[in-house]
Amino acid sequence: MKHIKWQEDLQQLSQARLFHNVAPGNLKRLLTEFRACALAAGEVVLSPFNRNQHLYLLLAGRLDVHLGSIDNTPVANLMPGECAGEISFIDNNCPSAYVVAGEPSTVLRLHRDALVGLLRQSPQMMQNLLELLCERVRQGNRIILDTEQHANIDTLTGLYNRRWLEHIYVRESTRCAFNESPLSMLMLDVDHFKAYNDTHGHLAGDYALCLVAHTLRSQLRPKDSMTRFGGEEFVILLPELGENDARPIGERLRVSLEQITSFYSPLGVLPGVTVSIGLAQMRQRDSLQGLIARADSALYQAKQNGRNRLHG
Ligand SMILES: Nc1nc2c(ncn2[C@@H]2O[C@H](COP(=O)(O)OP(=O)(O)OP(=O)(O)O)[C@@H](O)[C@H]2O)c(=O)[nH]1
Repeated sequence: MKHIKWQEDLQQLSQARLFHNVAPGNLKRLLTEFRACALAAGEVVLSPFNRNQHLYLLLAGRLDVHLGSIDNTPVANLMPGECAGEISFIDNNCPSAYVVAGEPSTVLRLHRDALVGLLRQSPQMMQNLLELLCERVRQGNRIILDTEQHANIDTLTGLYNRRWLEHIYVRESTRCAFNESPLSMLMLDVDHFKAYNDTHGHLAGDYALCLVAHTLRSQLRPKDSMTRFGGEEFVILLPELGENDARPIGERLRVSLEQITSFYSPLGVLPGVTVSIGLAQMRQRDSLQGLIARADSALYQAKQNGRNRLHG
């Protein structure tokens, strides 16, 4: 972070939330405590591992907020006029998130030593700061709710769910298209599962679904994505494999379940299950829906042909 010379623009600054309704004369005085700094793209401004002493007001560029790890998708992007670091600036603690310059940026930075004096000078700025803090608390609560309600994991099997499939498909299909490599999809459905539930009970059905999930997942490569698509349906994405290479893999998965004629569960020994599989390869600019529709019709054909088989 480099200190730079900066030409004050009171008009622009009065638009920032922190300075809303602060009288121009007062604002000019307050600004003497701020230092302008330039940030390079990717520069870490705040990290949970470093105690923060500053409040940052973004003048130009973009700051990205990451939770947990810098590699996670940002949960928020801060734009000019917005602040960062206000919570840790006030409680003199470590920030709870990473804040990273998403592009070359300019910030105004205020050291916490100046805080008490400044707040005494401008109760309006204190009120603005409190409002910013309230907004951050509400944002945090929304993120918690969002995470709980839309988690990407299926609680029964521990596999990713359909929501994740939508996310991962964008990434994998783009990557494969860019590298001019194929991508295949297997859609699996447990055979006669209604009868299995009716005969052995719904809980037994749940254990059978877990058996399918764990048996198949353990045979896949890390880059393959297996998701629980719906009740007794699963979708597997096989990046970098065309139909001809994906077919023996699907067949191997099918046989591995066929060979488990019974398994241990907390309910005692239960019979195994078989699956029917539909196979489809991504076409140019295939949407997820398009690819699913073709894998689904191949699955329908596998069912028509007698179940416990692969079609496509
Ligand atoms: N135990 C259990 N059963 C589920 C779950 N989700 C869906 N099911 C059941 O899966 C069954 C699916 O039945 P159907 O769609 O008729 O299909 P099927 O009996 O497998 O017949 P085919 O697919 O044609 O072989 C329904 O009875 C659902 O209640 C679940 O999470 N746990």
